[in-house]
Amino acid sequence: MNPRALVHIRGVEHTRVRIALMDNLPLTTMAGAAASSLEGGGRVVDTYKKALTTAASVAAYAMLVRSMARELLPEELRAAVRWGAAFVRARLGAGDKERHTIVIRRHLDAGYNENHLFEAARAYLATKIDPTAMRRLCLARTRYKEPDGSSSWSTLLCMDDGGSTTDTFDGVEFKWTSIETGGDEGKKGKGHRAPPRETLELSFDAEHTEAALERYVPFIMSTAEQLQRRDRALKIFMNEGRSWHGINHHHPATFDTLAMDPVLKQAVTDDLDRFLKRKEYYRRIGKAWKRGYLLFGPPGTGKSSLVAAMANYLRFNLYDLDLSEVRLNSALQRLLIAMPNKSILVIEDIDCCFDAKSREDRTMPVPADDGSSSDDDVPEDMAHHPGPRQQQTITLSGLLNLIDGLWSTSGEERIIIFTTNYKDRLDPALLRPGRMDMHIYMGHCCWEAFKTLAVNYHLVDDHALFPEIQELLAAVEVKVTPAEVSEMLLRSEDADVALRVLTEFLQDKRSKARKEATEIKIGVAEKAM
Ligand SMILES: Nc1ncnc2c1ncn2[C@@H]1O[C@H](COP(=O)(O)OP(=O)(O)OP(=O)(O)O)[C@@H](O)[C@H]1O
Repeated sequence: MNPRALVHIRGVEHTRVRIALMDNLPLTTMAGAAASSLEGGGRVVDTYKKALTTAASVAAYAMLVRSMARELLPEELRAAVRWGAAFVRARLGAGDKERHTIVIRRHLDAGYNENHLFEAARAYLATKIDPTAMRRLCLARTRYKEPDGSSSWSTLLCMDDGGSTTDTFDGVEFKWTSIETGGDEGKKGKGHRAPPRETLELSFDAEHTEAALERYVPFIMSTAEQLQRRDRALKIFMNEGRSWHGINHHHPATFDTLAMDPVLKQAVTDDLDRFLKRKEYYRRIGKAWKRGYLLFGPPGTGKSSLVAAMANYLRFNLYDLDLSEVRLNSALQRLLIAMPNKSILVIEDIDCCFDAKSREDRTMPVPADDGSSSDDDVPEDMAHHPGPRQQQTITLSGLLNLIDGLWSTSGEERIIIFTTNYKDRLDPALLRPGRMDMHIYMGHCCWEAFKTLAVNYHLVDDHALFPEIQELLAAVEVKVTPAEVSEMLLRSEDADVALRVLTEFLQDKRSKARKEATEIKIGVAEKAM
């Protein structure tokens, strides 16, 4: 066939021509080669045959080895070999990619100013290091400075010079290496040894630079902060004059030990969790990142215990504000400004802070002048006020406005808790929607709350007396606080004895309540006659 004759025929044939031409080409080439040298062509064929034979034998050997391995090697060993091969492939492949490295030095300059990112990275890596997989490790004791100037210590496992570890974040692999350089004699004078320069190197594929800087590094900072909060001793601060004085706070209450309705307990912890996550949300809606809780209920139902449980849960310090100690709005302002982020302001028995008379005009009674204030206390923006007498009052709305106003501009992530035994006595300004975000009723001891206390005090979650106790707690006449139940359970270390004491106490309460009710009925009937 003359190929040229077909080139100009319609589309389909045109395609066929191209295929035909392409098929034709090697044949022509081979034919040409054969014609030019028959001898040379024979050698090519021989080599070709040999190569084919060798390839066939290699393939046969490979299949043989593979089937023998399958028969003889255990699955674990074969998996390890597969993993090793994948690892080598990944390493070889990674070598093709451009890598970037972030160097985090321990000291920012020759003045040995600490680089906080170094400390944060070291604290973070301490949670990632597998001590069983590393031959050499360092143990370090680090001191954290608290916002109030005090310090707390923590012990960390760190990588030694040259040590490395990998961490996967958002599906990206980050490699950390610890490097020490220098530490030469004589740098800081005769006989002194300059400390080595410590650095942590973070390397990753160049394509993940944005993920490293925008997400991974901030994540490390926030995780390190959480770890620091977890390890530090909590404090409770009380106001004295115009400043706060703190002591360690070791209240053992946690949400696990708190006796309250489980649904309500869950709602509170969910609310706290949501609050912590909502930094961006508060910023977007233009509100101060704070949350207010009003705890109310009879004495001994666990309001203070709930405050302590919240502090332990969030790892926030408590600032217990005694309003009777504060003379002026400006002093209150200073106290509020001095509170750091991530802290809880508590004002207990808020109903008592504003007495009956002052509730009418909504002002705090003024304590005797102790000389702790001065004219400096009068803020400039209040200079137009008629006189110092007006200054010397703290109003509830003033307090609330200060909290709202100041906390919008000075700091974030703060909780405010008011407690009261008498919600009905509270100023409506406090109960208005939007003031306190969550109202939590701490009530009398219910069956679920009792079960928590039984586990707390005697590690019992079932007992022969439980059905009777459940029935007694459900009786409308029996109003018992968790504090009373706790006291009964503490009467003996023997669970049987303690539960018997509690049962008798509840029976006694019920009969007294029934007797009182009967007496009232008789009294009413006698009056009616
Ligand atoms: N809900 C509870 N869960 C666990 N323990 C509780 C609870 N309520 C009270 N208790 C026990 O009773 C003690 C007193 O309780 P707490 O001070 O928390 O009550 P309160 O409601 O704050 O009382 P008040 O109104 O008198 O300040 C606590 O130390 C604790 O041992």
